[in-house]
Amino acid sequence: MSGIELRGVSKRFKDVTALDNVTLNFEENKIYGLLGRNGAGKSTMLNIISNRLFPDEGEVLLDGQPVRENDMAQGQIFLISEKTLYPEKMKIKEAFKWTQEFYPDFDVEKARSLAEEFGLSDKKKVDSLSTGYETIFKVILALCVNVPYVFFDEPVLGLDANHRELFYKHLLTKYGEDPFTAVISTHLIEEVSNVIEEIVIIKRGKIIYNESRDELLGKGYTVSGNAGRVDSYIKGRDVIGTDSLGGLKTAYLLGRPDRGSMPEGLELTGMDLQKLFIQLTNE
Ligand SMILES: Nc1ncnc2c1ncn2[C@@H]1O[C@H](COP(=O)(O)OP(=O)(O)OP(=O)(O)O)[C@@H](O)[C@H]1O
Repeated sequence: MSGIELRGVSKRFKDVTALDNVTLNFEENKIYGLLGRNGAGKSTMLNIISNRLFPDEGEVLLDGQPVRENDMAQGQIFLISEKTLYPEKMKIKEAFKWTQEFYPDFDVEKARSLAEEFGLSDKKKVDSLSTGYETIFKVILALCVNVPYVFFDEPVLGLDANHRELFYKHLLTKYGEDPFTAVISTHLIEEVSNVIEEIVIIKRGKIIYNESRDELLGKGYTVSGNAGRVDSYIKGRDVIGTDSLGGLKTAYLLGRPDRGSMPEGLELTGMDLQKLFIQLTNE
């Protein structure tokens, strides 16, 4: 199978099962959202794919070859994560050149130009950066590394709204020019909703959904209007939540809307990804 494939991957930390027999394929040239609540197992998965952790069971393959201790495969994969792996006193501009040593297709020119656009001085030392600028530094690396599989673990951590927009814009531009596989693990679900095509939801170490955004969004819907009419429509249906304001009510439902029995005057809309995610991952 082409792409990155996890086969029966499990990882335990003492009494915590961080990943529980995960089988999953990240296909070529797609943008994935990897979504899960705190502690669901996202970082563990990304660290296993990028050889920073080894699974207790199962394996990860790239185009059918195991990635474990496989430098060729690891050269095709880049992970941005919380840990900065650069020598502490290294300046940003040196770090760009250093990255090129390990990833020959790393675009130093583009990295410099992005640094300028994000307002990151390349004379600064890597260990002197604020939380937001440390993220910006890592995001720039990921946008310039030019490998087929880039994993973004919390790519917008600490970024202000302007910088987040700038990141999404550059990600989509790069993807449009030269497609690659991007896997974005984030808690800012509504923000990435328009960026991602495929969604993987992980809950307590297990994959509970793995489908296109549109398929997933098709699982829920919203009905709003006069409270009494909404109440009569939702009776007996799979209601996951309601909001009320004066005489108006909005109900969030799972399943397919039954247009035939929809009372006059009610408005039917899709459910946003965040509302759906909250419901699908509630305990
Ligand atoms: N080195 C470790 N030692 C012990 N337990 C760990 C270790 N790394 C992860 N865990 C545990 O494994 C589980 C999964 O953690 P992981 O960091 O993969 O979750 P996550 O989905 O990335 O969470 P978050 O969104 O909070 O970053 C958690 O219960 C966590 O406490």
